[in-house]
Amino acid sequence: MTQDEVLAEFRKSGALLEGHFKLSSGRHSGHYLQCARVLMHPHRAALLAEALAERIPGDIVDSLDAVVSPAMGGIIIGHEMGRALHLDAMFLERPEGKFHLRRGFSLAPGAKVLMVEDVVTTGLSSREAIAAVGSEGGEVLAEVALVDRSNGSADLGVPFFPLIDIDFPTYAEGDVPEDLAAIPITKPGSRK
Ligand SMILES: O=P(O)(O)OC[C@H]1O[C@H](OP(=O)(O)OP(=O)(O)O)[C@H](O)[C@@H]1O
Ligand SMILES: O=C(O)c1cc(=O)[nH]c(=O)[nH]1
Ligand SMILES: [Mg+2]
Repeated sequence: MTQDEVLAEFRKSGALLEGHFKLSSGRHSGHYLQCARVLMHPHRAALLAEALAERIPGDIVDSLDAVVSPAMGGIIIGHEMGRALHLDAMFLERPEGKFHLRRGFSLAPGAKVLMVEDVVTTGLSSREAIAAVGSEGGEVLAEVALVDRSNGSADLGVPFFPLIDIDFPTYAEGDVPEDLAAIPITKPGSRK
């Protein structure tokens, strides 16, 4: 899929939101990609995962033992990546604030993992999730995401293969433009 074809899927599904959003990192933005709206169609979720799988170099794919994704946003696309790559898909949760595996999920010592995210903005959540896989005994070989909002600047410490890049500005708390600050704020994600 081309960047335009993927963006068309986001537009068609009403996933490209405008308003005033507080992002997971605490930064503000006038734009939000609500990936859950794109992924609510199982057929579309599967197509996007297949397109993502094609981005991953073959030597990495051949080495993978499992797919892991950070809840909530990563769960559906992670599951579809598991289907596309014929691998088990697990997810990390952070009910107490720190990502870890629950629900009986575990990684064999040294298991080679593909990290799957919906969106990367600052890369903070990805880095936390990658560290959590290390604590669980695995090793992340690479990450994929539907969207890279970092302008290519997020350093995840592993090779990163996003499906599309989108350059929507984000602002630090004290640096929000007046017209954006005037719009009531919402925080769509689940980080506390
Ligand atoms: O690169 P970052 O600056 O960390 O931002 C991206 C993260 O933010 C969102 O998750 P969020 O923490 O909002 O929770 P959610 O997955 O439950 O929606 C998104 O799903 C990524 O995990
Ligand atoms: O940075 C985020 O929290 C974020 C941005 C975005 O566009 N979509 C999303 O789900 N999370
Ligand atoms: Mg998330």
